Amino acid sequence: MKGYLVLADGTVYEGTAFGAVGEAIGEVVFNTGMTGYQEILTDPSYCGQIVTMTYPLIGNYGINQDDFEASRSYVRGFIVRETCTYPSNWRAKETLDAYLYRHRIIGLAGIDTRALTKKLRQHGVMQGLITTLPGTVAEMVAKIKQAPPVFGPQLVQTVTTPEPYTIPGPGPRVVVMDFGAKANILRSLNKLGLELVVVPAHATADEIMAYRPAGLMLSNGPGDPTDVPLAINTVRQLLGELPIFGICLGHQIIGLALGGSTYKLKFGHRGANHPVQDLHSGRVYITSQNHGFALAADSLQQLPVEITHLNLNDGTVEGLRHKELPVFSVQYHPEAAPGPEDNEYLFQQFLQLL
Ligand SMILES: NC(=O)CC[C@H](N)C(=O)O
Repeated sequence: MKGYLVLADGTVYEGTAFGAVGEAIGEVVFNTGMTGYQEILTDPSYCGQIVTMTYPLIGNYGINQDDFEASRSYVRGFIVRETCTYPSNWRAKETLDAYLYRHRIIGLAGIDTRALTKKLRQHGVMQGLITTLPGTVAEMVAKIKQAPPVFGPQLVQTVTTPEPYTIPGPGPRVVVMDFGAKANILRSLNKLGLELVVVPAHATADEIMAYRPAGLMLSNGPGDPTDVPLAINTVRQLLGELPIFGICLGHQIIGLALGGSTYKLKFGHRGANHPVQDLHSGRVYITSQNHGFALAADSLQQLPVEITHLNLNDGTVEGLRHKELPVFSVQYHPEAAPGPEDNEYLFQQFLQLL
């Protein structure tokens, strides 16, 4: 069956549909990882987005039971150059096609993903409609224009845990504010022996302190960081009360809580090989990334924070540390999944602050 991706500017890409049928609107973004499509599909930070993979063959090792980052996928669509119908891997339980079908996600194969990525790089990310239904281009563009905004507080509300829950461990205890936490953040902390109390994004400072935690972890999550003012306020109240470690959205929230500002990147950083320099040691780390917003370096200048890491591709802020308080954060993903595991030591660093 034919399927189409229509961008807000009227560009049409025709391909072959796989997975589910129907139509969906989202922000079209690209990820440059050569592998890791299962973790990407189940990373809640992609909620509201249509993801295109730049690597030309996707699905070749199927879908297994170990690599999920969440119990479901929140992507609005998945676009590849070629999808593999006969995956080969001893862990594979189903094909990518079967997974997308079960999760009602429309997939498109046969798309010139190179042209699409060049378009998004030149123009910047934009809204798109992925569809297997008939209609004229003008009608589809009108649907994109009339659709409710993709961003907003509803994204974090969709992916956060509805109720607090505990992951046992010998201790100390850490509260994780769940903005759409990837499973591997929880695994990485739990592996160090930490007991985790995972709380919804709307948890208050009093509710968090009532658990008598030794530290606070702020997770990754979808959307624009300025859309979660309550969480920013909660974090502001907890600065100085607890050691805090933030990853991605959590990093942006720490920056905002301290008085900094964020802005939207033209086409984001999504991939598994982004070079980041640790400004203390001068060492360059290869990092896993997935973000469309960033902290503005100049907004941090007058604040009691130090920029600890920079992205070597575009010079954007990749990490910060409070000058007096035990608070630090990174824009990239030390939990990898997918991507290099070279940055796992940051969890150890957090443990030492507790
Ligand atoms: N992975 C994340 O936490 C992403 C943070 C934020 N939603 C962004 O796109 O910048």
